[in-house]
Amino acid sequence: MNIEHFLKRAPQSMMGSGEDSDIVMTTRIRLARNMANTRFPLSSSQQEANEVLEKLMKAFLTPQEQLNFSYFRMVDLSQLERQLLVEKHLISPYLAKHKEAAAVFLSTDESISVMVNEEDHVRIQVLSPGLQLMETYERASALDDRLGKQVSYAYDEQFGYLTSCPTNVGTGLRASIMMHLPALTMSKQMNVLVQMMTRLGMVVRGIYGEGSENLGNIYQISNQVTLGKSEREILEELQKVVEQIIEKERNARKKLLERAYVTLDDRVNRALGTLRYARVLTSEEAASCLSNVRLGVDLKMIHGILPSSLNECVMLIQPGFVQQYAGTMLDAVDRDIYRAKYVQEKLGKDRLTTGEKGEESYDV
Ligand SMILES: Nc1ncnc2c1ncn2[C@@H]1O[C@H](COP(=O)(O)OP(=O)(O)OP(=O)(O)O)[C@@H](O)[C@H]1O
Repeated sequence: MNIEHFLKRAPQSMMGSGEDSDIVMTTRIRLARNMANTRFPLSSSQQEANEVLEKLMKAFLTPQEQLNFSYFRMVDLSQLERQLLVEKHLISPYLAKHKEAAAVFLSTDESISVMVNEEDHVRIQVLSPGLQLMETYERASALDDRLGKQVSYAYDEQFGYLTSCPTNVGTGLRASIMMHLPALTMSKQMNVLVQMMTRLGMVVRGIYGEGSENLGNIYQISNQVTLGKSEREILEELQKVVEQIIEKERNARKKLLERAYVTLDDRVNRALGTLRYARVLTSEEAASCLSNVRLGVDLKMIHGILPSSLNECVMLIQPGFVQQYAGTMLDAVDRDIYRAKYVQEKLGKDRLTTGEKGEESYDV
């Protein structure tokens, strides 16, 4: 597959599925691995990094894997192409910036990315829609086993897998759930929740991972601890925590409906009006309005918009996608203008309806 295949649409994993898909957007499993007897990327020379890449290509591009995976070196991609891959969550912002000998293997269905020479030599990532921790881990683990038969990993009997950052040593596993938590945010419960998560050994990050901001009330909850616990324990603990957060978000939504209906309705409809009629939209404003409209859809205050279209828009409002839509590189002001046009087109502004007697949902 050429790179265009991976750049044209939002990934399936963002389309939501399963019973809690109004709150849980995606599951991500990431395994960090390094080659034995080789300096790790943060301290390796250019030549060493190239050797790692060559070894992995040999190991990875077996006739069997070649059928399912495409391979791209960062250095061969334009800045916009790399940015689009980040916006689709197919590579990390870190990989996109570290071009030399950095590469990615992408499965045709976009659910698996194997990043090479990121912070570690190998980072296996599997994405699934909704809350599917165990299933997603099993897919990542199966690929890890296949790769582990071809290359020798840096592994210590006492510590487990060795990684660049001590926080990943042991299992090398980060399991992460992307969640939409508008009611907890509106009712100012997020700070307490983040503190609670930290005490439980979890991390709360923004939509684009480490160092990114909370955009559109979307948060990623993941495990902090990778050492001294089995993979199963890590996944079970995260599952429990996520189930509790789902319950808290549902309670907060219920309270907003019961105690602040008019304020909520006002917020939802203002957001809808902005998405419909604004001529200029920053990514922050677009994300915030999409979040409010999504809440309105989930609480059946607005009809006629598919949640999957809103999920798709969360990605399409990003600078890379807006420029791809415009067909040219744009400055910040023009991006805001094209973003407003793009969102209106995507959501089919003339067919949006509000109120209890809404129309059937349609696919935009
Ligand atoms: N549940 C998720 N769904 C979709 N994408 C995700 C999810 N969790 C993380 N990502 C994406 O993965 C990328 C890396 O995120 P993050 O920095 O949190 O992860 P990491 O690989 O565990 O990094 P590190 O170990 O360096 O902290 C980001 O682009 C982020 O958006």
